[in-house]
Order: sequence, then C-alpha cells, then structure tokens
Amino acid sequence: MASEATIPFRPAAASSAIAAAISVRSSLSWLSCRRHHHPSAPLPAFASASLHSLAHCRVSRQDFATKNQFGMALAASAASSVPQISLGGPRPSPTEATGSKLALLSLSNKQDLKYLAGGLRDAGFTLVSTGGTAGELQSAGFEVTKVEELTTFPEMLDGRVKTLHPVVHGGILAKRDLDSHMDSLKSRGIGAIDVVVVNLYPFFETVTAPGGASFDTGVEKIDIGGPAMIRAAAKNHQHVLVVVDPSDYPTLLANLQSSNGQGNDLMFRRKLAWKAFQHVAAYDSAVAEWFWLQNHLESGDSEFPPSLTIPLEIKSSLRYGENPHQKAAFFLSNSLLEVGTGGIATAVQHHGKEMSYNNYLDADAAWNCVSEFKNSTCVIVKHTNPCGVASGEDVLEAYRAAVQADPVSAFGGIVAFNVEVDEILANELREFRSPSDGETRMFYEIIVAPKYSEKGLQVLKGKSKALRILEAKKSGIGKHSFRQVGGGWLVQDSDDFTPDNIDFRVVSEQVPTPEQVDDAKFAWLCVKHVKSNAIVVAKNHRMLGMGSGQPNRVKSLEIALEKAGVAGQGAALASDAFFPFAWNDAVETACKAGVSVIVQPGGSVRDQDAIDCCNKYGVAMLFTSIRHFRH
Ligand SMILES: NC(=O)c1ncn([C@@H]2O[C@H](COP(=O)(O)O)[C@@H](O)[C@H]2O)c1NC=O
Repeated sequence: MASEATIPFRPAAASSAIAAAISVRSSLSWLSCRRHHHPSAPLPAFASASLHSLAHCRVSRQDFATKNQFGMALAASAASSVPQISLGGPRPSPTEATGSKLALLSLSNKQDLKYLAGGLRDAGFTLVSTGGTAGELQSAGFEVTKVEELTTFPEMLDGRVKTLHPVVHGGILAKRDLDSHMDSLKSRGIGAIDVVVVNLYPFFETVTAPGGASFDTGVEKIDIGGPAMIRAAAKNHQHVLVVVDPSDYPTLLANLQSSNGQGNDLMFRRKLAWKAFQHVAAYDSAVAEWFWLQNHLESGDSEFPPSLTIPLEIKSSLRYGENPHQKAAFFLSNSLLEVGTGGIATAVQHHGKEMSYNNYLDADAAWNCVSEFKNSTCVIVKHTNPCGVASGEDVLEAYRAAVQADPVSAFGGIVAFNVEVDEILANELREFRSPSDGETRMFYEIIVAPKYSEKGLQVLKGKSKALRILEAKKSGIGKHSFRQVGGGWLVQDSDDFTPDNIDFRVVSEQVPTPEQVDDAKFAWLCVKHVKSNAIVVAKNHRMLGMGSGQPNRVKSLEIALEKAGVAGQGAALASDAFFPFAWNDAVETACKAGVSVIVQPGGSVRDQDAIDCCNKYGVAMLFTSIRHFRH
C-alpha cells in the first residue's frame, strides 16, 4: 500500500493543457532559431549567457515565428552589456580531480545531515551542497564543494537561483550508458551527480503556522530549484538515487554499501523515484491550493476550483475494510482546509485494540454528533447512527439516559462525550449494567472524549483490554465533505447548520410552549445525524426513539414511535425532510401517537395537509426551511 497518495480531479475541458502545449511549442521554436544562427555554439550555461548569445544573433522580424519572440530578442539585444562569464567549455570537474562520485545535498530540513554525509563520504562520494547545507557540513568538519564552485556562478536573487544550472542538471540528467550524453558532459567538464538528496522549503509548515504567514512570506517559501532537481533525478533514476525523506537515509546508505557505491537495486531506485514524484506532487498541491484560497477566502467566494489535488498521507494500514476480505488503510488529508479542524483523523488513541475501518466510520459519526451540543452530552452510535443521545447538567445522568433510549442497540456501541471523562464517569462506564436485564455489564467498542482525567483513564483502561479510548479535538465546521461514486467524487460543504442558525417557524394553530420548542430543537439536532429517512422522538433533552435509513418515511416514523413507547407522549418529533403525505400517513400517525410538536423543513406541495392534520389533533408544527438529508 502506498504511503502517500494524491487524488487528482481533472476539469472536463483541457484548455490549460492546450495553453501549456502552445507555450512549449513557442519556446522550442525560440531555441531552434538561436541554434540556427549559431549552429556550432554550445547551449548557454546560464541565463545571462543566453542573453549574451542572443545579443550576437542578428535579429530580423522574419527569423521569429511570433511578434512576442521578436520582442524578447530585442530585449536580449539590449541586455548585451550584462557582464558575462565563459560558456560551458571544458573545465576541471571535481570528479575528474578526485576520481570520486558526486552526491548533491540541498536540505532545508537538516535532520540527520551528519549521519548522511558520513555515510556518503565512507561510500566514496564527494559532497556538493548549497550554501546553508554546505555551511552546516563545514562546521561539522566535512569537506564539501559548494554548488557555486561547480557552476562558477554565485547563488543569486536571495537564493531563488542556486542550483538551476546546466552543470547541476546536466550532471543529474545525463544517461550514463549513452556515449553522446557522457561526451557532452566531458566536453563541458561537467561531473555526473549520482546521488541527489533534497528536501524542500517548508511551504506547508510556513503557511499553516499559528498566526499564519503573509502572502510574500508564503511566496518565498515556494521551492523552485529543489523540485527541479528532485524531478530530474527521479526521471534519471536508473543512474541517480534520489532521496527526499530523512527516514530513507539508512536504506540509501545500506544500499550503497551493499553495492560498492552503485546502488544497483532497480526496485529500490524506482521506489525512490515514486516517492520523489509523490513528494513534489503533494508539495505542489499545497502551493496550488494556497493560491486558490488566497483569492477565494478573501472574497468569501466558496466556488470549487475547476481541478483539485488533495495530498493524502497514510496514517495506518487497517486489518481489513468493511469486511474481512477487503484490504484497507486510513489516510490523513493534508489539504490546507483541513488543518486544525480536529476530528477523528487526528484523535489520539490511549488504549485498546487497533481501530478498524468500521470503527473509524462509527467514531466519526459519534464525534461529529456529540460535538454539536453545547451542554454536557453523551451520544451512542451503532453503524453510524446515533441510537442514544442525552444532554444534561449531570453527565452521568446523560450517559444513563443515552443508553436507556435503546439499550439493546447501545450494547457494543461507540460512546462519545463532549466533556471530560473523570473517574466517576469512567466507573459508571465500567460498571453500568444493561437496562435490558439489569445484570450484563454494558460492552462498548470505543469511548471518545475531548479529555480524560488521569484516574478516569486508568479506570477505563481496566474495563477491557480491547476498549479503544480516543481523545479527539472538537470537529471543525465549514470544511468540505468528499464521497466516492463510481468513477468520480462528490464534494459538498459539510452540513454546518445548527439550531442557532435556523428560524423555527410556528405554522400550526397550536403554539408550542418554550419547553416544547426546546425539545424540538434537541430532536432536530439529533435527526441531522441520523441516516435518511430519519425520524427522532425526544423529550427533556433525551432521545427516546429514532428510525433511520428506511426507504419510506412512514416506516422510520413507526420505528421511532415504537422505540419511544409511552414515553413519547407529549414529546417532540423531528423529521429530516418534509412529509409528502399527511392524512393516513406519517403526520397523522405521529399525531395519533400523542406527540406534542412536530418539526420538519416544510416544502412539500401538501404542506397544508400536514398543517391541517396537526390543527385537527391540536399538535404544534414548526417549519425550519432547512433539510438535513443524510445519505
Ligand atoms: N533556487 C534554487 O536553485 C534552489 N536549489 C535548491 N533550493 C532549495 O534550497 C534548500 C537548501 O538550501 P541551503 O542549503 O542554502 O539551506 C533546499 O530546500 C532546496 O530545495 C533552491 N531554492 C529554491 O528554489
């Protein structure tokens, strides 16, 4: 299983690809023109040299395919006063001088640098480095050749140009088994670079740092020379070993040692090349997303980009997927929009068996639901549906009430709290007997909470070896949700409406009491987290019954009322979507069952039937105008 992956989303139109193709073609004709006028001239070694060669190119409008190229050539002519240095003729190569191979090290993250450098030196490599890396190596006592000594051109533009030079890229890209390539290197005195170790400017870390970073700071952290070297080395992986991650240093060195500095294992080389391209792709996705967000967050416009790449990083491989015959893994999103949003992905597991695929889904459902409540709340989830929810001053009471909603379903469930689990609550979780028979201790798969007291954690750990204990940060709102369908992905804003954003409008003759409105809001918040068709019956901040996932609303309602039983008398009933029919259907069934208030979005052509029905039975009805389908 890959340890890192990106999901590329392509726009239907290929306009940018066409634009790119056009620009490549125009630059090729540009080069061939110059070669035409100087057929024997070697390609210039760096930018100012190319300006120099153009200055001596007799330019006429006909020579250039486009006006634009003509303009560029004129500008180049005008730049002929730029000081020049010699174009890549024969020069002493450090490899020729030392007879050793070159390893180029250019590292922002200098972790384990001495270890790496020592190993490379022992394997017979001459170390070549950019300024900061060379400085650090020199202070550690290593002999090192600076890149600018190789290129005979100083780093410039505050480090924007350090390694972007044919001496570097020629040394990396030449095919060692092609005489013409090796002759080219030799004729220009360029040494082959066989190992490239690069890690990039910390762009992601900079733009996501607490307090953020200015636009200019972000721009300066976009690495240009590093990705160019990584890509070049990965392309020429048959001859060049490329490493982007300090955790690969030991394998690199072991490989070099075992093959007398050759690193001959092609599988290993391909793996490094894969990792290199994956690394650069993930890096570039962050940069692209950041540019998009600069415009769109500022303007408050929530338009989706026409194409999208999300870097994913493996958190763990899972024993299996939804079923034992399905292989599975859990990936963390490195989207900038997900930074600091908390949630199950970043939860810390304090104890228990390894999380399974289904555990993640259920824990996510429980945590998202409980995070919505302001009062101390307990949510119990089975198969991603909350089957017990209760809030209250006393979290112990809330827990007991949540189990009571459906003790049979709660057994083996996922229990989430939005407050600390202390010793008393932990004891209750450990000892609580099933209300079904009053004897069996309740068994749970997972406990999720924002915090545990030390004693609380200790007690819970004693409940069972298997019990997974998760500490999670509150789920953020406003992020997107992604779902896969055959051949594509659906993306939407997460459903972040809470009762605070919603107008609960009375549409019936019967006006609900403040307590009934409170019950309706509680039921509404619960029903938002239940799979459609979803019905919740609740009273006094307790779920009494729920019906979920039925292909018709009447059935969900019947299940919810049946679970609520007599306790449902005078309760609130919430429906995630409107009632298409009222008489002899869901609304009348609810009224006859004795609920005191029904809350629904409204919007059916038969809304008036639903209102008339409530009026007939003296039941209050609230419209929210907001639907909470959950598919
Ligand atoms: N511009 C260049 O030619 C260039 N070449 C290498 N770098 C980066 O410079 C960093 C190392 O710099 P130093 O060794 O000076 O600390 C690396 O992260 C490397 O990816 C460059 N910097 C940015 O693009």
